[in-house]
Amino acid sequence: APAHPLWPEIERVTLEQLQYARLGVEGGVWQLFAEDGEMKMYKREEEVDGLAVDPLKAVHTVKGVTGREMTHYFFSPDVRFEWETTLEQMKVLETIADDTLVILQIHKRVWPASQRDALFWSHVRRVPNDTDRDAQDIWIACNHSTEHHEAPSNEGKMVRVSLTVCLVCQTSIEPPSDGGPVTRDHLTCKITYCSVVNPGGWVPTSALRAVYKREYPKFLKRFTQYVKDRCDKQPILF
Ligand SMILES: CC(C)(C)c1cc(CCc2ccccn2)cc(-c2ccc(S(=O)(=O)CCO)cc2)c1
Repeated sequence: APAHPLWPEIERVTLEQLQYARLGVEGGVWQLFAEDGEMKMYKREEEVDGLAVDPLKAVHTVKGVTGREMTHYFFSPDVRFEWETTLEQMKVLETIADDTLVILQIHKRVWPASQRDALFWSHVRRVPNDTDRDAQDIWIACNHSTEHHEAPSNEGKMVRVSLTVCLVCQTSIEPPSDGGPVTRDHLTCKITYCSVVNPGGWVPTSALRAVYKREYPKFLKRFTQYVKDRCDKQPILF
C-alpha cells in the first residue's frame, strides 16, 4: 500500500463505510423522508452540540450503468461541476494516487447559512466480492474530512463542514436469454449513498433540515441521471 501518512485512515474509514452501507436500513432507526421511483432516502435525526447532524442513507437502483462507472464519475473532480450544483470552487490540493485525492470545495452560500467549505480526502476502490462468485465486484467511493497544510485557514471568512460520505455500488447482470452479447439493457446498479455532514457553524435546525430535505433528493437524482447520460452508447466499464 502507498506509504502516505493518511493511508491507514483512508483504509480504515473506507472499509468501515463499506460495512455501514451494507447494513442497509434495518433496525427501525431510519426514517424514510423522500421517495422517487427506485430512490428511497432515509435519515436519523441527531444533534451534536445543538447542531442537526442528521445521518442520511439513500438506496437507489439505476439501470444501464456499472458500479465502476457510477463511482468513477462520483470520484472524478473533472466532472464534479457538471452535477454538483452547490459548488462554487474546487481545488485538488494533493494527488496521493490515481484513486486517492485531497480536495478543497467551496460551496455556494445557501440562505440563511453563511458560506461553507469542505476539505476532505477522496478515495475510490473495487472490493472483490468474496461471497457470491456470480455477482460482480463492489465499488466504493468515500469522502472523509481531513486536515491539509495547503488548505487556507479561513478565520472568520468561511465555515468548514466536516463530512463522511460514501457511495457503494453493486452491479448485477441479467445475461440475454438468447446468449447474445451483454448490453447496457442487461445491467442494474444497486446504489447505497451514506452521508454524515456536520455543518460546522450554527445553522437554524429547522432551516438545515429543510435544506437536507430539498437538496439531497435533487442531488442523487441529478447525479445518477448524469452518469446514465454520460455512459449511454459508450463501451461498458466493468
Ligand atoms: C446540506 C448539508 C448536509 C448541510 C451540506 C452542506 C454543505 C455545505 C454547502 C451547502 C450545500 C447545500 C446547502 C447548504 N450548504 C455541503 C454538503 C455536502 C458536501 C459534499 C458532499 S459529497 O457527497 O462529498 C459530493 C461532493 O460535493 C455532499 C454534501 C452538505
